[in-house]
Amino acid sequence: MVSSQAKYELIQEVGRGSYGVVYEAVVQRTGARVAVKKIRCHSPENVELALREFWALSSIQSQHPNVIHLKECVLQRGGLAQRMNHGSGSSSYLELVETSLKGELAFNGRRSRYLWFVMDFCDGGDMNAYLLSRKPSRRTNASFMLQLGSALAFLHRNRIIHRDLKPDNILISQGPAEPTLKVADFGLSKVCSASGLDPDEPASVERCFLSTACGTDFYMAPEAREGCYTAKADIFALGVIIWAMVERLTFVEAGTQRELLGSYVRHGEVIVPLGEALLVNPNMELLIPARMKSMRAGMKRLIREMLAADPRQRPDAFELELRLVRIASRELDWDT
Ligand SMILES: Nc1ncnc2c1ncn2[C@@H]1O[C@H](COP(=O)(O)OP(=O)(O)OP(=O)(O)O)[C@@H](O)[C@H]1O
Repeated sequence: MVSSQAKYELIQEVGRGSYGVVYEAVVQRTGARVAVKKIRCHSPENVELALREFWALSSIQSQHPNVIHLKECVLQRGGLAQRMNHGSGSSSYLELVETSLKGELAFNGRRSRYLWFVMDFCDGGDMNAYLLSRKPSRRTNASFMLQLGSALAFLHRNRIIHRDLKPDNILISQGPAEPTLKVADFGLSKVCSASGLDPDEPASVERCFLSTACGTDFYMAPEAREGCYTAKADIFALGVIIWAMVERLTFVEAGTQRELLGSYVRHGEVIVPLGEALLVNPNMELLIPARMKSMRAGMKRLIREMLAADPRQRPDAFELELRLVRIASRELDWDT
């Protein structure tokens, strides 16, 4: 048992999501800054989202500069804190797994339990806040394209489908040079298994078919809305993000009234998410560029392919990474 209170000092709350609170904290021993996400395990939904995030982040054997790094996960029960390991046989871990599988609490819900995720701290806010508070910059866009391409190839190589890529879930660490972007929030992610023991198990994320419709409206691929999709749904979401970033396309989110980066189609006064419009009309020709006078042919072609209605026509993450490197290098050359 360890005491999380002694190890980390919470400095301030930096944000709240639908199932957790995130704090800026300091590691007492080293003074390093970290982010700590505290999730209350009082409902099966919270436990399921927390375990998904834990499984995805702890299934990654190596670190990637553009993927949020989970330093440790601690389960707190009353005054006791216990470090959690993936696949642990501890009774409290197994109770959480049982809760997630059965959809009902497998422990006494009146005694509060919390999961604490200790991660990299990102001091630059999310991609929306970062980009929309600055003048458009080809250099930053090119750098973000490179980092996004690299992060997605890394995740798919590790058989993780994120399923909720959007600018809100891409955090920024401001450094002395170009900012570093980190893909975060793995609460909806799926780790596709491939033990090698079962020949029917998918070895690549391209062959891992999923049916739970999840994601966020404006970034959701047409096939994900119908509930039969693969990792290509992440490629579509990244297409929506990259197109919006390059052209500064935004919309105002109903409810919160926040301005968000995202591409869409316009039907008169109404804006329609791309995935929804493509589901109705798969042959719809996207108007790229939408705002700029011109766009490089390679960029235009890539965005169009990433947003193809048929997922088979989208590049996979490995081809995408290579093409983004080519496009971004040209942009960076142009800028110097
Ligand atoms: N590692 C981090 N460093 C700095 N801020 C973070 C970090 N992780 C999350 N945040 C901030 O904390 C807030 C809550 O994040 P969290 O991941 O819990 O939920 P969310 O993505 O906002 O919402 P939801 O889970 O409902 O989609 C967000 O505003 C996010 O920008």
